[in-house]
Amino acid sequence: RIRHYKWEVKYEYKSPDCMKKLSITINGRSPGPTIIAQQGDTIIVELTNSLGTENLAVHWHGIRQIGTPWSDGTEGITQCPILPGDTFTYRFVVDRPGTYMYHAHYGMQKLAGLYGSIRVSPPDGVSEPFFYDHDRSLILNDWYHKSTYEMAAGLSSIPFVWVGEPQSLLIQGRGWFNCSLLTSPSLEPGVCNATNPECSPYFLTVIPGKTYRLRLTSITSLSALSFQIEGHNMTVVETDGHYVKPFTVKNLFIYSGETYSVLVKADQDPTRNYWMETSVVSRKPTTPPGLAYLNYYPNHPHRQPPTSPPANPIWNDTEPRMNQSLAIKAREDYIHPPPITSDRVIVLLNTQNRVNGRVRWSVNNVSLTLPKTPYLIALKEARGDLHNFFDQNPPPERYNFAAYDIFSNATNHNATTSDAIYRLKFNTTVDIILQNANTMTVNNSETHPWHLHGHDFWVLGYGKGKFDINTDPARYNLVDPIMKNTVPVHPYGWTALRFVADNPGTWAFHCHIDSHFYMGMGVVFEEGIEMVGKLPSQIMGCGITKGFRRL
Ligand SMILES: O=C1O[C@H]([C@@H](O)CO)C(O)=C1O
Repeated sequence: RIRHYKWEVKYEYKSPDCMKKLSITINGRSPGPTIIAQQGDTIIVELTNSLGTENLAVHWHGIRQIGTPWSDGTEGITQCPILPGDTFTYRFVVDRPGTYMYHAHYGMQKLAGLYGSIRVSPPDGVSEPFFYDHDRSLILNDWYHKSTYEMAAGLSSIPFVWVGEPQSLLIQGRGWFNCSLLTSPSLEPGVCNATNPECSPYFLTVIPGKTYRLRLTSITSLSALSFQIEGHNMTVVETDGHYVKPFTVKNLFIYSGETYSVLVKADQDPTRNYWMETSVVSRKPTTPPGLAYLNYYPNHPHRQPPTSPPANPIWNDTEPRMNQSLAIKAREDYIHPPPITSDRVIVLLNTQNRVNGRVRWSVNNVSLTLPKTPYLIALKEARGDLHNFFDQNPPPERYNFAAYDIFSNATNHNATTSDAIYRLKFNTTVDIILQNANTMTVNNSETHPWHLHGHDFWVLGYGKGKFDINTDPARYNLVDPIMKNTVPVHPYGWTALRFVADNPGTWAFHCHIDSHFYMGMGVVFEEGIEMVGKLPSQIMGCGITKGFRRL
């Protein structure tokens, strides 16, 4: 089946947390429409850029784009940006059931509100391995009052201006900012209006006794989150399109770019409503928790629960977060065993550095910049010397690993920027070890959710401290590892992944925190470029392909 959408993307004033802000909407909405499809369907999105003066690209996060690498929507990697006034058609197949998302992938645009859910059901006659009565999607997000431009400009300024913590957390596009905190007399009246219906709490109505599949997606720009529903347990059954060996939690930790399906039974006192709550973990929060109502039918959906919102996990306690990561395994009967050995091991040391006076994030001491001509186009279309398009020296497979002290603040001031990429031999098995370290601040290491485009990977293991290449691989889970597309790297810890380079194209692999990717925290892989079909001319128009699009 073909599912055809026509979306117009533009700026509009919205008040998702009671504070009026220019937001990016799709057909007037943020979050945008949910794509509901069935395995094997073709999705066609005709996307018109009505932003006026701003470029655009949209990524379909978790969809592998097999055979359609040009529809991945990563500006600078798989396409030129969509210019204001232009219409770009994304066309791809959703080839697996599960919970996915879409969001802008141009500069730091995602944090202005261009995001939404994708929900893919199994083919007719195939059932999910768990039971539920109703299926609902909930997107968790953090929200800033500053503009994307102000934030991006600060990050690339000398002196550096950090984006800071978000002003509020949104549940399905709604949050609540305390307007009385605004003291500026210059604000026009009504800019912050606590009674605006746009920021009345989101409610999810449930029928007593029924079981709900909640598809939780985090699309935050910065925050790692905990999510809970007062008085209710949640059984985790799916993540990033893969069935999980069920386990039950009170709080679910969820990182930007991840999705989880949890089963929740409406089995509590039905005469009242309950809090749904999300809070910041991993960074010292100044952002109040985001709140919504679990509304037991037939109570009034706006009736506030009679209790106070429940307490949240302690923000800097990494132990329960590491334990949740370790608990996620593939469900019996749905295990895809990984290859037992790999052909190549790339150890990626993540550090914060200063490069030419600017604060950057580096991977093996190299901070990613994107070329003028997107890699996919350069590799397919460049006649002559590729050196003219991007750095041909391969980025390092390891950086000073034996000697590097991950616990002391980063002193490697000789970091560089580069647009070089890792070229992978087609169909080989690649291991990636993501190693976290101290930032440039003493006694500080952050959580980084890393997202791989074009593939799912097996999560082989997590560890604390420095990865030991002699002993840690022996502890890898090769029996029932989960497959995912986004995975956290915990503070001062490491995460080991394995994937098969079997999808011809060029694929980003990066920290899903907007400002960190903007500051260079990512790498790019290429495999099987010679097998990529003829590129659609609509992805062109920049770099060497200036003017191509009109031909
Ligand atoms: O990239 C970052 O910069 C700041 C801080 O390290 C320097 O101000 C921060 O918290 C980040 O995550």
